[in-house]
Amino acid sequence: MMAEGKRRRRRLKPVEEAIQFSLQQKDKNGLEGRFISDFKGRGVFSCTDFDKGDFLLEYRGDLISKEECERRQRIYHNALKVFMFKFRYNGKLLCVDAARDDGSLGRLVNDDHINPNSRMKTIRVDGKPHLCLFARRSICPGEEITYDYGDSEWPWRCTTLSVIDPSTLEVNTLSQSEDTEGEKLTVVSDQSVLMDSTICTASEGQEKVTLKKDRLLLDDQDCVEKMSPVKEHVLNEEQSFCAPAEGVKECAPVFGTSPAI
Ligand SMILES: C[S@@+](CC[C@H](N)C(=O)[O-])C[C@H]1O[C@@H](n2cnc3c(N)ncnc32)[C@H](O)[C@@H]1O
Repeated sequence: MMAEGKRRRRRLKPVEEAIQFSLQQKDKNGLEGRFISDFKGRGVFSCTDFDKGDFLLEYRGDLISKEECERRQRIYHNALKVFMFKFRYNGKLLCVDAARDDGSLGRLVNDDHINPNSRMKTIRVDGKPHLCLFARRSICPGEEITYDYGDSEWPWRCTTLSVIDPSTLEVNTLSQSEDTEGEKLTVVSDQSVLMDSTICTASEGQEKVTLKKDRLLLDDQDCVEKMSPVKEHVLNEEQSFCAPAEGVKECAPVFGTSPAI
């Protein structure tokens, strides 16, 4: 008779779990979508503890070619275009179109380029790439799940650093870690109210953030190598709108158009 211990189910590795959920087209328990504000829309929050490296969610949608992506972009309203996640895979530009609200959570995860708690990576399932989020660090219940959408002048980033509408103060702190929150609030409370996203001047704060981000990316590289045993990562070569640094084996959206926010 098989020993009791041997019968216990082995805990899946994060990548194995990602593959399983991708095949089942299901979201994992322990995460929920919530409305945050009119400005930020909805977001995804943790209702449990996650460890660094854990699989969190798949960014589910239609996997389409560059050509099909361009065709859809021509007919989509701007509000839908923000759900088109373009990425490089094996030298090809592909897109996961999550414009259709299928109730999945991956499409609701918001951006945080300063202290994101997850990162997007591609895993290959049945020969096809799937975009999956993995925890960059441990995550506590109540934390918003975020990842870095990549380098770009996203309007909300300007808002965080130099363009402040007092009503967004609460919003802007939602995706920031405790250690940076105080600093940000001090910076923003001194700013005048400007909601033109094109006014995004380099401030002292922004320089600091850039340096910090570079360090994070280096850290990421080490970490990605360690926790990614499979060889199916993407290298985002395209930097058209939003892509991570070259060589980092993670995946950020290349949202082709300025998001309609
Ligand atoms: C892929 S959707 C994420 C889900 C979205 N919040 C929603 O409710 O549908 C991307 C859009 O979310 C919003 N968004 C993402 N990150 C944000 C942030 N840090 N601050 C404000 N808005 C954000 C922007 O409107 C962006 O175009």
